[in-house]
Amino acid sequence: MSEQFVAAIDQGTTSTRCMIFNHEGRVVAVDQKEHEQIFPKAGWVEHNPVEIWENTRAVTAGALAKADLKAEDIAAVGITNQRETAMVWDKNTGEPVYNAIVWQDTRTDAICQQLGALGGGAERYKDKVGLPLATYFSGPKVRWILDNVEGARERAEAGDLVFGNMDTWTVWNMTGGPDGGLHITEPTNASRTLMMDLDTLTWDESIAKDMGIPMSMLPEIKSSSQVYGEVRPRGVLAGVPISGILGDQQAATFGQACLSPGEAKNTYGTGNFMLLNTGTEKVPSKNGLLTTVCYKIGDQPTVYALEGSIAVSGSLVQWVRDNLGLINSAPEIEDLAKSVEDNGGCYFVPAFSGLFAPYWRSDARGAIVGLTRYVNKGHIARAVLEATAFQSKEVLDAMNADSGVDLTALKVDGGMVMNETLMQFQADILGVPVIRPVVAETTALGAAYAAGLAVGFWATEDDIRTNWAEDKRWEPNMEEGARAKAYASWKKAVTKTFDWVEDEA
Ligand SMILES: Nc1ncnc2c1ncn2[C@@H]1O[C@H](COP(=O)(O)OP(=O)(O)O)[C@@H](O)[C@H]1O
Ligand SMILES: O=P(O)(O)OC[C@H](O)CO
Repeated sequence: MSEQFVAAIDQGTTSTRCMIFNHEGRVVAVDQKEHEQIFPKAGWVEHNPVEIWENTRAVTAGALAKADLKAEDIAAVGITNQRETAMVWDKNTGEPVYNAIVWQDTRTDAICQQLGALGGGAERYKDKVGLPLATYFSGPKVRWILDNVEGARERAEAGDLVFGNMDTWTVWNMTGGPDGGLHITEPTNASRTLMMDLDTLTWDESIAKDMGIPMSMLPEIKSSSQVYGEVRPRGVLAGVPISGILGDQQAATFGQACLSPGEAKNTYGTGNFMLLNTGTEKVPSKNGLLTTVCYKIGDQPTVYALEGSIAVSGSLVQWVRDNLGLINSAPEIEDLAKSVEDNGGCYFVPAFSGLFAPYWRSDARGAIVGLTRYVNKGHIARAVLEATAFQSKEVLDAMNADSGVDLTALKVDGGMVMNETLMQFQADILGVPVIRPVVAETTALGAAYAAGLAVGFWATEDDIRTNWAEDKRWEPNMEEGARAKAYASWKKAVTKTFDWVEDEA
């Protein structure tokens, strides 16, 4: 039999990719397409799900063509996706009733306040679901659609409308859409809705009722790695088993081989997401982190994680490019930052969607502080990169406090880790080495591993450990005094962003 490969579809915030991997976990081909970011109002962010599905088909065909492979050469396909982004569609026609509401969107602030006011405030569901009540998560977004799209609630109650995150939408379409498409998800995605019980991995009916979401809308929760079904006969990967689904940050954790308790990774993309594998133990957070599912492989015990989610990191670089025009492409920020010695006293807190971990402040908005006539665009560029590193330091400190794990090194991945200036500053400010693996596309790789394990393409998780290899390491090189001073200034800058929004409605 000729050599076999595994495909992964990575439906991300800014683009959709298909990647094909060989047995060593190396990339054989990739195809990628960006989709439109829709900003109808301040604080609102939407995607067109039909555009995303068209892109998914196009990049899957593109990657196959680039690798010169056919569906028969693909042993399995895995899906990974931007999490929390929520959509509702008609199961009879496949038509979305509204655009997908993206994880960064803050329009549900009033809904979150109202739910919290029923008792418990932001902690209302935390014991059961591991999350604070915040605009980030899917449940309130679905509620918003049912409350605001004419006729949606009636159609939902009649059983015609269904909910899904982008994993569910992708699999439903890949398996036939209105023609018998599977309406499924798995625990890493479901654990971001505010509606899944973390112990039982089932929907909590009382929370769904609180949110006003009919149970009939919710997808069936499977495991993260099992054969769910096959790609429909008309599909690009016709007949290929779909056998892995993981939210993108959990997929990156899996792809980074953080498979034992105490291992962590930080992904630098649109936002930043640090996950610490806590094993089969569910660690509650007292320091602003999320307790979430790391992965559930077949019928093996559930593995949990502590997560620090940062809403804005790479997207700040895009904002500097698109809204300020200081650079023409994201990588150019590095040369601009290197044109100066330091930040010149300037700090940039990108609270564009409020602040996520560890603050969870929806009333915060972005601020650049410490400005003097001395500050130039180089200092701003440096402050932009430093913002990502400082936010990651806050999350790592919270993780140490919650878990007692003192990380001796941090594995990193994502689009921003090509920026050496940022990586060096990250090591400096954390005081521990930062390590980038050979395959930095860990998100797609993690989904491929989940899919490949289910069909026996990879035998055990040890294959994943064996395939992981270090590419580059940055050692800390900053005096403790300088580190403490810079971090204290950052913390002070953060306080300047609080209490800005008084009424989002
Ligand atoms: N060299 C660079 N320096 C700083 N930021 C970068 C660099 N290259 C890419 N980025 C940022 O990284 C992000 C893209 O990373 P990626 O992992 O593809 O994101 P996502 O999966 O969230 O869509 C963009 O927000 C971009 O601004
Ligand atoms: O698509 P990414 O890589 O920006 O990741 C988005 C996260 O899943 C949001 O929680």
